[in-house]
Parts: sequence; C-alpha cells; structure tokens
Amino acid sequence: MGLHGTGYAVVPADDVGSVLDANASSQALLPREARLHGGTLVVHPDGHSYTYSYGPKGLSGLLHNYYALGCAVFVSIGGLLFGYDQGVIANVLVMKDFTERWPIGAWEKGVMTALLELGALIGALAAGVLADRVSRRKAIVLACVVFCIGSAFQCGAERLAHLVVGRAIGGLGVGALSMLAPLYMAEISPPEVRGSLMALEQFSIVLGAVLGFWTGFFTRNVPGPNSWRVPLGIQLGPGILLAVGCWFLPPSPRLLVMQGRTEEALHALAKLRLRTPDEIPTDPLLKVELLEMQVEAQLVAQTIGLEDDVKTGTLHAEALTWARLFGRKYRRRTFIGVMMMFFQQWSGINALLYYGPTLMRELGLQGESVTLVVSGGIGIVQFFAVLPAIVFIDRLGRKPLLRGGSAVMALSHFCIATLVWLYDDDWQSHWFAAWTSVGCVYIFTAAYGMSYGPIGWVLPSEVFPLSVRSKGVSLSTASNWFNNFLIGLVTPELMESSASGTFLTFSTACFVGYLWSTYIVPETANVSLEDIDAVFGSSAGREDVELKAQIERDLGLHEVIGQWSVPAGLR
Ligand SMILES: O[C@H]1[C@H](O)[C@@H](O)[C@H](O)[C@@H](O)[C@H]1O
Repeated sequence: MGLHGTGYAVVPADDVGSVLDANASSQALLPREARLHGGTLVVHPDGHSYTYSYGPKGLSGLLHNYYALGCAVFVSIGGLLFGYDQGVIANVLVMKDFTERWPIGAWEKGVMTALLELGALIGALAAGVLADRVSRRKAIVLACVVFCIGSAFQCGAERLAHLVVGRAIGGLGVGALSMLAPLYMAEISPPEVRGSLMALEQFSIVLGAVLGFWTGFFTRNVPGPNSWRVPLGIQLGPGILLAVGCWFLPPSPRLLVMQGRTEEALHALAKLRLRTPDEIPTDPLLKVELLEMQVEAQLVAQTIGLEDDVKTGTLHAEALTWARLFGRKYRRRTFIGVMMMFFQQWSGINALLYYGPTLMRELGLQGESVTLVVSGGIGIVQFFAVLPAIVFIDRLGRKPLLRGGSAVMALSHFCIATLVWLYDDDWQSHWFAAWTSVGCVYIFTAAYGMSYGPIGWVLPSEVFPLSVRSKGVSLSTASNWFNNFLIGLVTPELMESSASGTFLTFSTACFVGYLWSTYIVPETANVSLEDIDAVFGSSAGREDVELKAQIERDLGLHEVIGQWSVPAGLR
C-alpha cells in the first residue's frame, strides 16, 4: 500500500510536517500516523501496538460521526420511555380523578412503583438472551411491542387490575430497552466518541423524566380521566416510532461478525463510519476495526471450543455463557458492571426522586412548591448536568468523572446529614441552614448527573468482551433495577427512624464509590471495545494472550498494521 492512491498521508505523529525531508531511518523510531477523512491510525515504533480514531472527540467528534450519532439518538428513545414513565407516574398517582376512582394508600402506591421495577429486572435479564439469539434490533422491536401493550393497558385502565397488569408488562419492556439501547450504542460507536454517544442514553432518560413530569403537571387539572389517560397514552407514540424505525437502523457489525457474516458486517461498518462502497477495499481503519472484531470472535470460538464441547444455541450453551460471567476470566468485569449500578443507585438519586417531597418537608419546605422544587427541579438539574458529561467523558475519561462525582456527592450528603441532625426540629428559625441543605441536594444532583448517572449506562457495555457482552450488560442492568427496587423499599423505613442517618448512609455509599472508582475501575475511554481486553490484561491467562497474537497473525492484522509502521521512504 503506497502513500498515494489511498488518500492517506503517513506522518510521524510527533512531527507532522517533516516526513518528506527527514532522515527515514530515524523516523522509524517515531510513532507513525495515517490520516483520512480526519481519522488517524497511529502505529507505535514497535510496529505492533497502535491506536486509531475516526475523528475528533467531544461535540465535534459527534458531529463528524453524524450517522452513528443519528442511530444512537434514535435508539435512545428507549431511555426516553424509561424516564418518561418515572416522571409521569409521580403526578398520576396524586391526580384527583385517579385518587377518587382508586383511593389507594401508600402501600399500593409503593406496589405500583415496585411492580415496574421488578418487571424491568426480568425484562433486562430476558433481553440478554434475546439480543444474541435474534439480533439487537429485533430484540428492541419486541421490547417496544411489549412496552406498548403495557402502556395501552395503563392508559385504557377501567379497573385497578388493568393498571397493575399494565405496569408489570410495561416494566418488562422498559427493562429490556434499558439494556438493549446501551448495548447497541456501544457496538456501533467509533472508539473516540463512544462515551459521548452512550451518555445520550442518560440524556434521554432525564429528558424523558422532565417531559413526563411536566406533561403530568399540566394535564393534572384536565377534568375527568383524561388527566391521567392522556399522559399515560402519549408514551405509545415514541414506543411505536422506535419499533418501526428500528428496522431501518444498520445491524450491529459486531454481532454479524460473531455470526460469521463478515461481508455484511463490513458493509454495516462502512455505512456507520461514512465510507462509500468504493472506499471499503482501501480504507485501513475499516480493515483494522473489522479485523479486531474477527480476532475476538475467533478467540471466543477457540477458547470455548477448548473449554467445552457444547453446541451454540442450546440451553446448555446459554447456561454456560451466564456461568462464564462468574468464572476466573470475567468475574472482575462482571463485578465492575454490577457494582457500577449498585453505586449509581446507592448514591441516593432515586431516594431523592421518590421520597423527595417528604425529604423536603424534613428540610422545612411546604405545599405544592415542594413537588415542583424536588421532582421538577431535580430532573432539570440532571438534564443540564449531563451536557458537560457528553462533551468531556471521552476527553477526561470515565475515572476522573467518577472520582470527582463521588467526592462531591459524599460531601453534599454529609453536609445535609449534619444540618438535619442539628436543626431538624426547628427549621423555621434556621432558614439559612434549611436552604443550604436544599442547595446541597442540587449540588449532589449536578455531581451525580455528570458522573454516576451517565457512566452507569456507559461502563457496563464497555467492559465485557463480545462473547459475554449481552449477558454482562443484562446482569448489570438487572443490578440497576434490583438496587433501585431496594432503595424504594428501605428509604421510607430509614427516613422514619432517622433522616440524618439516611443521608449519612448515602454519604458513606458515595465515599466507598470514590474508593472503588479510584482503585478498582479501569479507564476505558478511547480504547476500542476489542482492546478493552488489554485493559484487563492481568486477569487474562497467558495462553489467551499467545492465542490472540496467533489469531491476529493468521487473520493478517499484524500485516495491515506493519504496513503503516515504516516510513513511506523505506517501503
Ligand atoms: O440513570 C438514571 C437516572 O439518573 C434516573 O434519574 C434514575 O431514576 C435512574 O434510576 C437512573 O438509572
């Protein structure tokens, strides 16, 4: 492959201008960089290790990858539905027509919330099986159908039983979507903007929550059942849109490679990376990315073949894949995915959302403004906080955001705990302390919204290799719903026995989250999904490393990289 004819320029990464006239042999000691359409392939002097990107990071990187961005935005409708439900239900449960029709108490209201969460837990686990068996896209369509059935039941409810059934079915759909959307997004994203693209999931969740809250807020005074039927029915629209539009999205190239459909995978990848069919044969970036996927697929096939003699697709094989998540090789990653969601939930975000009004009353606020300030305000703060995360998540990396976020969250909770402990019985004469606490709630929310909120949906989809990715994401998402459910269950009890203790509990959880993100979490920013293996290098056995190198040689990855590792003059 020559310097001309491919549209590439090969230059030393450190000294872009000097390639043509510098001494060629000394150039061999510098990293080499190949460029096209703003993309780069940097090969290090050893001739083997390399990094690549299709364009810049952050916002401009998102725009540069506008097709992948469009697909991710579309799929994130799944997150929108999840958030919308959360935002709308808080208002529906207190609407006049609703409470007169079904005068349910706190216990039944709790059941309504819990039902959706338990449904979602099951939906997330089931989707992990479906995503491999059918495809990511077909699984999304199915999840949307289930979601729409659930919404139709809720919107058209004539009896309380309809509502209960509707929430459980809707929960199945929401849970499945909450795992499928990030999984698909991770698999179509170029490495340099993967974090930004995936943070769109959180963006949609919080946008949905804001829309849901305000829709319910505005329809609550509509006379008759339309006050709640309309906001519950509206979600059918995006549900149907996602189900229909999904057929037009490109398939996940990674899944295609796993299924041995390499040609189709290459075309899907080219489309996602905005390469024309003519550019496919000569584009080294496409070649490298596809080869990485093939290497991983082969590695999986060979290691599974060595481990056991089981036919893929059978129940036995299914069970083995789940079991592999807890085996020596992958348990560290499983632990990271599951704990990511544990810390996200035990940060206390949902305690603030579900029991916010009670909390605010504890803090001295009263009346309807309480609901507005809490549910409406927290949603809006989360919404604005995710914007900087989208811009910086790939530039700064996941770890610094997680560490900074948990430190600020722990301190905010600690401040609230102290103020509640000191002034709980007389906020009236300590209004400054009361408002400081409210300020801390918002500082907490902003810190959460930039860190554990979005990264909770990013990290689990990144840490697992293809062979166990869908199951791993599924389990991590199930951990989100399970812990969400637990928080709903224990917060009222905790608040009852000690409001200050409740905040202290969350503060401690955030502090442990700080230690966890400092010492345990690896940095996954700007690493291709296939290279994440190297991030966890120490846990993979030596045989695997050798086998991988062998497969890389066999498939020609070393050859492709080697072509770009010598200066043009020496080729
Ligand atoms: O990321 C989301 C988001 O932050 C929501 O506000 C919260 O309710 C969810 O439980 C969480 O997973």
